[in-house]
Amino acid sequence: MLRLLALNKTNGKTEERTIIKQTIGFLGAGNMAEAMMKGMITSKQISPNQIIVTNRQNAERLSELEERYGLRTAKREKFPYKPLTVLFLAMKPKDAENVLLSIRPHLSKGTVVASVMAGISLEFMESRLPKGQPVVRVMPNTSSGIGESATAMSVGTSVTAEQELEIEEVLLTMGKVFTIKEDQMDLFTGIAGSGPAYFYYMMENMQKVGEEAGWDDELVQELCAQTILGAAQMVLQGSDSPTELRKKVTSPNGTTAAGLEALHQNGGGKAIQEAILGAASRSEEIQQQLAQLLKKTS
Ligand SMILES: NC(=O)C1=CN([C@@H]2O[C@H](COP(=O)(O)OP(=O)(O)OC[C@H]3O[C@@H](n4cnc5c(N)ncnc54)[C@H](O)[C@@H]3O)[C@@H](O)[C@H]2O)C=CC1
Ligand SMILES: O=C(O)[C@@H]1CCC=N1
Repeated sequence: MLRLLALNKTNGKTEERTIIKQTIGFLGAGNMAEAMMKGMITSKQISPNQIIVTNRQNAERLSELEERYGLRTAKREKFPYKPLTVLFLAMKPKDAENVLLSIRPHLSKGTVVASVMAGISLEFMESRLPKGQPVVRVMPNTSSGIGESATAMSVGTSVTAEQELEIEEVLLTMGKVFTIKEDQMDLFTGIAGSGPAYFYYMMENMQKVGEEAGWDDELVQELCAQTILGAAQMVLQGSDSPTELRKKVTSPNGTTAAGLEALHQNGGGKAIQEAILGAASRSEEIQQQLAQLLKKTS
């Protein structure tokens, strides 16, 4: 594996940092691609000139990304596939078929094709790419941009152990990485890929109550964010489970008990479970639609 160890000075301390020597391409320059590229660059383990990105046709968007992060961009038809270690596919699932077929003639075996598209299976990717092309399925979330993603990866049949490590290394620059079985990907998407949106929705609703009471919007926003951050850190840094932690907040006949009772009465727990299952089943549905296509074309 190509990597160098470098010593960097941060806050007066010397720390060891791995410099990753991959060349990374992105087809798709939307929200998810930007979060990933930002996370990689901010980690300082990948330099902007190791990343090249293109999109369908929006040149203005590419200039914006170039200016913001100093990375490289190319027109779609001039995109350089050959030197890439990994090519991320970050377009919408509906564009998967066309994109996979269009990149097919340009790929070399050394490039791992890594899709972040919800519901696009390894089997589908392998069926549309040259035989033996290494493919990986990745499910990040938008917290990649600040190095706090919970990212899943599942590897296809032609990925070598070294390539798997290389991809993991790249993904680790954006947060935590979980190697999972592909059949766990739909549920993972429902929990962690879509997950940030549930917490934003919760915060929007917490803010609504504050606003209605005439509180300053920014203050309520900060309060909500700090409360969610604190609760998450309690789970990550301690040994108590969420259930134990909840019980420690809840005094008998106190305020939390009243709040939780209202949450329960209004279907709060069920609503959260349904949100996850709804997202997971949409991921499964996308996959099944493409499985039909696979049957027709094989
Ligand atoms: N937004 C999110 O939180 C997450 C998104 N994803 C997945 O990431 C993918 C992208 O999502 P977003 O970034 O939110 O969408 P987006 O709509 O913001 O970006 C899509 C990008 O794909 C580009 N594109 C479309 N066709 C193309 C082609 N033929 N060649 C090159 N580029 C092409 C568009 O120009 C655009 O830049 C989706 O498949 C989604 O399932 C996965 C995890 C989280
Ligand atoms: O909403 C979506 O379909 C994508 C996949 C996971 C998060 N966003």
